[in-house]
Amino acid sequence: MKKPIFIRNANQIVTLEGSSSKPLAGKEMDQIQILANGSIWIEDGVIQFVGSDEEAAELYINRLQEADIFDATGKLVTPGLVDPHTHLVFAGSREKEFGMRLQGATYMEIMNNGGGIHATTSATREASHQTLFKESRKRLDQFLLHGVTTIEAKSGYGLSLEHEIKQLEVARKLDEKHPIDIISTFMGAHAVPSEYKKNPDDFVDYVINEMIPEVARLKLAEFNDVFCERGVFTPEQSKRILEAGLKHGLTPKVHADEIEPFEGAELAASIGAISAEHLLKASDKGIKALAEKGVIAVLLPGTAFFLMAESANGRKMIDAGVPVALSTDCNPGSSPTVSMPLVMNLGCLRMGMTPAEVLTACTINAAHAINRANEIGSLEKGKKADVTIFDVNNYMDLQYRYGVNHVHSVIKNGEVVVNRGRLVCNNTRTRS
Ligand SMILES: N=CN[C@@H](CCC(=O)O)C(=O)O
Ligand SMILES: [Zn+2]
Repeated sequence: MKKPIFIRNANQIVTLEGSSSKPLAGKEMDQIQILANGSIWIEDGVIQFVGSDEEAAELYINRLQEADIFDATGKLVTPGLVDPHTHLVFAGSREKEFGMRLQGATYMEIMNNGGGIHATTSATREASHQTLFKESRKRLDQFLLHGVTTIEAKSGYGLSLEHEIKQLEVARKLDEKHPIDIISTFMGAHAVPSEYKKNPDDFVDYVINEMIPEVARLKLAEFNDVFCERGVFTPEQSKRILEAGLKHGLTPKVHADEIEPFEGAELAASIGAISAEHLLKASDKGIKALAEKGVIAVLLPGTAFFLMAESANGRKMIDAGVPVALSTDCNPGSSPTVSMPLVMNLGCLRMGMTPAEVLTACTINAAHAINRANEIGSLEKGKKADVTIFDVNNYMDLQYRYGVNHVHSVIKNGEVVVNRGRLVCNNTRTRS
């Protein structure tokens, strides 16, 4: 039995309560509930109470001795952060390409010349399960230190059945061994591998007829994502792949309108995707379609920053009624970061979002984007005890002191896994 944890007297608790059934959209994203001098009682991995410290002390008066008491005076408490778009499992790194981009080469030029996703695919194909596990586990530890308690992880650096399965199996093993929960997305349609360069439609058929059925049979993923972009997969090819996934129970997601407007948002809306991701170049028509269908826009301001591109217009999307979530897009090419706090800062500074909107986007809306809002993303009775404690006074301060990791502690599933900025997972499984 885990000891109860009693978080006491936080200066602010941002609860995000009451939004588990539907993502927050429009003005709702800015209207976050804030509890002053609040406390949380956690037991059996679950939140039992969120409210005033006086009420908590009265309610649990006979049990204070048995609890681990956490004094959160002067601190900010939020739901554990949720990152709904990562490419966690990969081998190698691409800092040389970073240097090339600094000299003026573009992301797509590098990819079309055999680098980019292709370079990471070669490295990932060559890597063993063990190497991929170890390299990805390091990143997971860093995510945890930045306050993240659940992430989505996409495959897409295997691009053959064997290697896509290898990536997804590694993600599954990491989910079992590491405190962070991992929700898997199949992304066999991340790029057309070089062996299919001359016949991309044959690769689409291979994804549809061989990869999707097998990934679904092995229950290795819940979602199916496609890089719908000029020079990668057309909207028609993307639609076929997403429809095939739906037949096998995989919920669609779309990498949409990242480099050029390509009707990716429109496709996401028409196919009933849970989310459209990137959207730097989404058209007004596409944004309207997302709002009408309630498709979540997963925006990645770290990617725009790192690619030296203009960010997606988060402000415009929220004003149009689109539910917005934020994510790192952690990957070796366009966003090698694990920092949701930095992504939040960029959401404010580069996408015109308010500090309250970015908190909504990194918690409950992010949980909706991976179909987990019934169990995580807000602090309320009955939800999983995933909590992040920041060493700042209030939620505005968190965005104001930008570029710094203010995470003090993290509680995952009712256990302290980060304390005073250090990993304290009591299993050695998270250490390399
Ligand atoms: N844009 C496509 N996929 C990834 C990047 C993958 C890579 O460059 O390795 C993204 O979401 O940014
Ligand atoms: Zn991505």
